[in-house]
Amino acid sequence: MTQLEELLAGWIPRQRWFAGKGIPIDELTVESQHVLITGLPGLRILVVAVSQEGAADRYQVLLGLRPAGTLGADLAHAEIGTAEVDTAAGAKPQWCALYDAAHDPELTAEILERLAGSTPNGASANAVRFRRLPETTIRTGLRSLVLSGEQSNTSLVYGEDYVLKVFRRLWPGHNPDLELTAALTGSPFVARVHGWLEVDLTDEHTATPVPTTLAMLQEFLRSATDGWVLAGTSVRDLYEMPDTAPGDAGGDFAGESERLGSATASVHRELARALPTDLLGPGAVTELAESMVERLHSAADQVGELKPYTARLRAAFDAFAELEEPLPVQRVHGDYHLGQVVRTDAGWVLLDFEGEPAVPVAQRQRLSSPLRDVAGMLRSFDYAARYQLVEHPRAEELTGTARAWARRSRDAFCAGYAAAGGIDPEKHLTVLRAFEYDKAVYEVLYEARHRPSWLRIPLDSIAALAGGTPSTQ
Ligand SMILES: Nc1ncnc2c1ncn2[C@@H]1O[C@H](COP(=O)(O)OP(=O)(O)O)[C@@H](O)[C@H]1O
Ligand SMILES: O=P(O)(O)O[C@H]1O[C@H](CO)[C@@H](O[C@H]2O[C@H](CO)[C@@H](O)[C@H](O)[C@H]2O)[C@H](O)[C@H]1O
Repeated sequence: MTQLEELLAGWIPRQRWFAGKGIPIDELTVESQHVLITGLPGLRILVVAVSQEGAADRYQVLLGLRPAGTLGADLAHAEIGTAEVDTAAGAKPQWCALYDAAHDPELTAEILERLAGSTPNGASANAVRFRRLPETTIRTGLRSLVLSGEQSNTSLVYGEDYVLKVFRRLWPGHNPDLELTAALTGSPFVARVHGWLEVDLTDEHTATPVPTTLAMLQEFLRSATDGWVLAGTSVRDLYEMPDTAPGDAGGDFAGESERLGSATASVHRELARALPTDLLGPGAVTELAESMVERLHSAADQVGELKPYTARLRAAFDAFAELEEPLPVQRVHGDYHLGQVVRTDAGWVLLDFEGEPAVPVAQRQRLSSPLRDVAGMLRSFDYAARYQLVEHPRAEELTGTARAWARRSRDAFCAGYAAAGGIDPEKHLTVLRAFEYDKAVYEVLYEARHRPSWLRIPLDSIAALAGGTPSTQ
């Protein structure tokens, strides 16, 4: 490994977005390095291949370079290390402080400049192509700030105008977030896309170069409040007055849930209009159910606490496999939860159409049932009701209240979804349950990897859903 690779091997495992935490890194290689700013301070985009347990994953690093010893206190937290680097062609290698350039507005300004200057066909900088949608103009000279929060990617807000979402884990192909958000252009329920960056990555199966999305520039929604925060406030208020029914509490969430259900149905309708749809016959449904069973077994192998529930969960997947009527499928959000929706002055807006970040892109691009998204949001109501009970001194006493809040949000969401023309989720319970269980299994793995102290949230839900401890459903 080079000096840079050694440093990255120590730094990457500590990043929130790194999916392979806790597993030793066998090898790390800088697969490609694209210089956006030469000299110092310098900016490069690195595609880094990380091998663990025999499989390699690719990650994107925005690398900032400054002369060693000159990194300001404001960038100290972003430091990767110090190494000797070739900073410009023909120049002598120089000792440089290397850091995550996402945190350096002086460098990130270059990305906005290049996007603004790009033609719709995309100017290229050292193999990175900058694309701007033909009908948009992009303001430049705005300082960026990294959005804080538990993210799978890194989002930079430029001024009050744009969000640049930097995709960290890369798979050959266009990111579904870009594909779907661009297909929904003009919809009041998504934030408008202005442009993106792409590079060719070699697909290991076909050995061909495939244009791959590195980052997406979107309108910043100034008046946005996170759905997770709004729901959490409603739950917190209710837990302060446990003898009150959720409908009688000041912060009742049912109205918002209903409007969210309605916005979700509209987006599903628009996606079905803009992109392919299909009907899955019995064979394909069985295959889908089998993939759920496979995910269950793989999760149970990794997280032993799931094992007692596998038989019950499996029964739900088997019931789904026996579905008699064809299953309508289309492009869907794929990782739908309260953290993916924001409430603006104009209503709910859906974000992050990336799908489950741990799943290969080709799989995420498959058509699926819109009930999968409905199930995702219903799981999220369950999370919102439960997470404040983790370590709550009155957790047991509040279980009934949590159940009532989740039930009320669930009913309102489904009613809003059906009233806006979506299929009535409550009339397709076999399908809905299978997707809810499958999501909960995914969450067990997700929490075990990223937030072990929250592992009991999906596990408790599974216990409840599968007939164990009291249910919030
Ligand atoms: N266009 C936007 N306008 C306002 N806030 C946004 C926008 N895009 C993202 N956010 C905020 O950033 C958070 C994370 O964004 P998201 O796209 O879900 O990233 P990730 O895939 O990394 O989780 C969202 O929950 C939201 O609060
Ligand atoms: O938003 P991301 O695309 O990064 O999605 C991943 O992280 C989510 C957590 O941030 C995770 O969602 C789970 O936790 C949420 C509360 O934090 C909850 O509302 C969701 O229902 C639950 O699934 C998501 O699964 C993961 O893919």
